Amino acid sequence: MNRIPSVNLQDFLSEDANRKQKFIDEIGKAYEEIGFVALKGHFLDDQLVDNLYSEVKNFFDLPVETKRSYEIEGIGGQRGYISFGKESAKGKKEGDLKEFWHFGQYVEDDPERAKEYPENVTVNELAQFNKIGKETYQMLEKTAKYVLRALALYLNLEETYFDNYIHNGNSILRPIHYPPILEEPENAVRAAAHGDINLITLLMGAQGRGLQVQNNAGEWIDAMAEPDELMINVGDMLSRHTNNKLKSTIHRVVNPPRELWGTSRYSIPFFMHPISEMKLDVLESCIDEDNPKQFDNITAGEFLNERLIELGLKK
Ligand SMILES: O=C(O)CCC(=O)C(=O)O
Ligand SMILES: [Fe+2]
Repeated sequence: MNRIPSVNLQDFLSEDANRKQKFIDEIGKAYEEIGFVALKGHFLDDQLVDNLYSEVKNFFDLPVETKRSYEIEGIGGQRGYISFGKESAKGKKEGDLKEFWHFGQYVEDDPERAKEYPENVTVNELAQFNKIGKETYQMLEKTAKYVLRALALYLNLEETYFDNYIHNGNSILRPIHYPPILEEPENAVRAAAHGDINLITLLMGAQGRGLQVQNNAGEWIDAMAEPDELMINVGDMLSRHTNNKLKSTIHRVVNPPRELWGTSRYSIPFFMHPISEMKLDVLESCIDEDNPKQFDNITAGEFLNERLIELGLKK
């Protein structure tokens, strides 16, 4: 496969059983092959997207000392600001050429769960940044819920199989700024090749060139979305749970050609995580003679912890 298939969530949400099934088949097939789709018909309206981008730019335009004051030690970079070069892909020593922010879950109906997560960090200089971040978080979470419902049906599970695992889950909204490149980056790239940790990722901002996905043949293909599309890919947690039936595809963000070094890239992934006690053990229905169990049993919380250490975000 050398292009990313496009699907429309409105097919899944329609009353027409054929349209609903068409969506399930299309996304399931795409995730078995390339692990990515471009998705239209989600719950983000244009106004919200415009507001979010302007707030995100406002934030990264703040003086570096101000941004640094929102960098919180001891929480593995799970909330607030993470400064330039701090995160490196698993197994790579050079830091990625990016700075980013993390919005986390807004727990409103479960005090015990709320205690488990670090609090969201409020940016005092930008009242709207906090509000728009929360609204986007909740709309992407809603979009992801329906995508996971379709995948549950594809896997012959109950439609709502994932619902209780993702309600108040440990998902993260990550606005990223890749600043202009000022000097020869040597071996560093905007984002080195990696697989995502979580269940699924919903990515805003894949409209410009930069994101590349490795297909089955080992070739890097450009992943570009239409203005109204999100890129949605499978992460390692879902790949483990399905015994790699659904593929967590390696992807990267390459540096622009030299004449475009002066331009920033902004992208905003939403990493959908379940609650920490979800067992990622391989589903029985994904094991047979041809597909023996490939992964050890592990919970989502344990798996996340391992990976944050490997990324250099946690000690
Ligand atoms: O910036 C992008 O387009 C992709 C970023 C990404 O893959 C990630 O943060 O996991
Ligand atoms: Fe990624």
